Parts: sequence; structure tokens; C-alpha cells
Amino acid sequence: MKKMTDTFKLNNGYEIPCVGFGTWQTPDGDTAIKAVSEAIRAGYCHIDTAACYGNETSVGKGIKVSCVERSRLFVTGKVWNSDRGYGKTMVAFEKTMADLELDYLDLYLIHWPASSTQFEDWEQINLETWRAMTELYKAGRIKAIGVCNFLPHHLKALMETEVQPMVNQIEFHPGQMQEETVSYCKDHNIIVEAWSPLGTGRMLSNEMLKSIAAKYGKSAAQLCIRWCLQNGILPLPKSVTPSRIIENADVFDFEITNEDMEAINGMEYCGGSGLHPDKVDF
Ligand SMILES: NC(=O)C1=CN([C@@H]2O[C@H](COP(=O)(O)OP(=O)(O)OC[C@H]3O[C@@H](n4cnc5c(N)ncnc54)[C@H](OP(=O)(O)O)[C@@H]3O)[C@@H](O)[C@H]2O)C=CC1
Ligand SMILES: O=C1CO[C@H](CO)[C@@H](O)[C@@H]1O
Repeated sequence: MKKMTDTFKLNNGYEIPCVGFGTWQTPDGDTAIKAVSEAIRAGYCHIDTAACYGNETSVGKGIKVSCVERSRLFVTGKVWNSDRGYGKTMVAFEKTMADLELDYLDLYLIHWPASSTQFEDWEQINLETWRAMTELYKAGRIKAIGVCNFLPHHLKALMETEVQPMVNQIEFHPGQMQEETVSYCKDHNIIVEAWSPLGTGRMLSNEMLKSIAAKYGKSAAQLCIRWCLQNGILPLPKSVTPSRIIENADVFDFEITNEDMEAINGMEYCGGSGLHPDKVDF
């Protein structure tokens, strides 16, 4: 990957820009409008949002004021847990489209799997949500569909349906690599996106990362983002700070050596959110 507009190819052939801009915890209103428009100005062409972030209206406005041709942007939305199932997913999708003021989405994701610790019929619930997403995809309302936080046992049922997931968005940063899920996704041609690539900022004070980053004249944030890319994972850094938004896009003029990649890949578990897909219950 050499620039922000370079893409990964999804299993349906659709292309997804290699760095996305995160919007969780970006306050609704002016902050979100400015963050998104600043990101687009800085060269991001992929925006990651979700109904549960409560800022879709402002994210949509940020896109609109940027006056960029729709086809040059890649926009991801997510169906929240309270909207699982066929009918509710359909309604949630229409609300997201109205809030974002868009007429198609590039990617729509199931935000969290229904899990066996929550529901006896968890597989059926996931399949019903998936059925709605498949229908919207086949109708051309969404260019690609996928999931977030799915472990291999959650993914298995969806692999047997008419349309297989194209993306799995999971927590991924130094100290949190989810090897089993990543390897399942690679084997099944599912692109992995890294949520919290900076560990929601927690990884940025890590001394080892800071000292490796300094060798390249880069920040720990830039190192984390570049490290995701060199692992074949699509990072979604978030910031509301203009200088950081620009900094996080400046990751294409250096290459982490194999030795440093191995050192980072070998870090002990640290900095994780502690949100386990089978244990959280929002
Ligand atoms: N599917 C899912 O379940 C989930 C998806 N996500 C997605 O992933 C995105 C990224 O994850 P998120 O947890 O938000 O956080 P990140 O790992 O991207 O970290 C963001 C935090 O780091 C700070 N930061 C960003 N860049 C820098 C920098 N260069 N130097 C210093 N500090 C910096 C930000 O501060 P500031 O903004 O103040 O500049 C913010 O506090 C989300 O926004 C969301 O889109 C996240 C969680 C779960
Ligand atoms: O995207 C998200 C951000 O993190 C939250 C956890 O507090 C989740 O609700 C959600 O997965």
C-alpha cells in the first residue's frame, strides 16, 4: 500500500480503500462535521460509522460539505444489537440511510454477533440479520456486507449462506492480534479491519512502540497504523484533532523492517478493551 486511495479487493471484487476514518466517540454536531470534512480534506476516502455512535447525521453532513463525488468515497455503516433480526435490520438500514443522507452504502456490517451466552437461538438471530443484509446487497442498496466482532464459530453459519461475509471488523492493535480469527478470515477470503488500531489511544504511551517509531522518525500512532497495513489488516484510526488526522494519514513513506514487525507481533497481550464477543452484553 502506497497511498490512502490504494485498496484491498473484497471477495465480490469491490474495492475498499486501505485506511478508514473512525468516528466512535466523536461528538455529534460540529465536532463530527468538522472531523469528517477535515479527514476528507486530508485524503481519507473511507469513513467508518455506526448507528450506535449517535452521530450519523453529522457524519453525513461532514461528507456533504466536503463536496466530493460520492463514487470517490467509501462509507461503512453498522446495524446495532437492538436491531438484530430481519425486520428490524431493514428498518435500521433505512434510518441510517436517511440520517447519512446517502442513497447507497459501500459496506454494512452486523455490529456484534448474537452469542450463545445471550440467546439460545443465537445462530438463527445472526442468520436472520444476515438475510436482511443479503437482500439489501442483492438489491444494490449496499455494495458489500460483513460483520464485526465475529469469532470463527459465529462466522461458520454465515459461510454456508448464499452470500458470504466480505469483511470482519475486529479489535486489532499491537498487543491484541486475535490470531485465530485473523487466520480464519484469511483462509476464507474475508478482509479484516482493525478497530481501535491505536488501542483507543492506550498503545501510544507504550515505550517499545515509541522507541521503534522514533527510529523511523514517526509517531507511535503512525507505527501502529503502518503495522496493521503490513500485516494485511485495514486500520480505522479515529481522531477529532486536525493535526492528528493529518499525521495518521502520513504512513506511506516508510516501511517497518521484518525484524521490527516480528518484535511488535511478539508483544504480550496488552492495551485491549476487554470486550469479548461472547461475553459482552450491550
Ligand atoms: N465495530 C466495533 O465494534 C468497533 C469499531 N470501532 C471503530 O474503530 C475506530 C477506531 O477505534 P477507536 O477506539 O475510536 O480508537 P483509535 O484506536 O483510533 O484511537 C483513538 C484515540 O486516540 C487518539 N489519537 C488518534 N490519533 C492520535 C495521534 N496521532 N496521537 C495521539 N493521539 C491520537 C484520539 O484522540 P482525539 O480524537 O482526541 O484526537 C482518540 O482518543 C472507531 O472510531 C470506530 O469507527 C471502534 C470500536 C469498536
Ligand atoms: O463500535 C463500538 C465502540 O465500542 C463500544 C463499546 O463501548 C461498542 O458499543 C461498539 O462496538
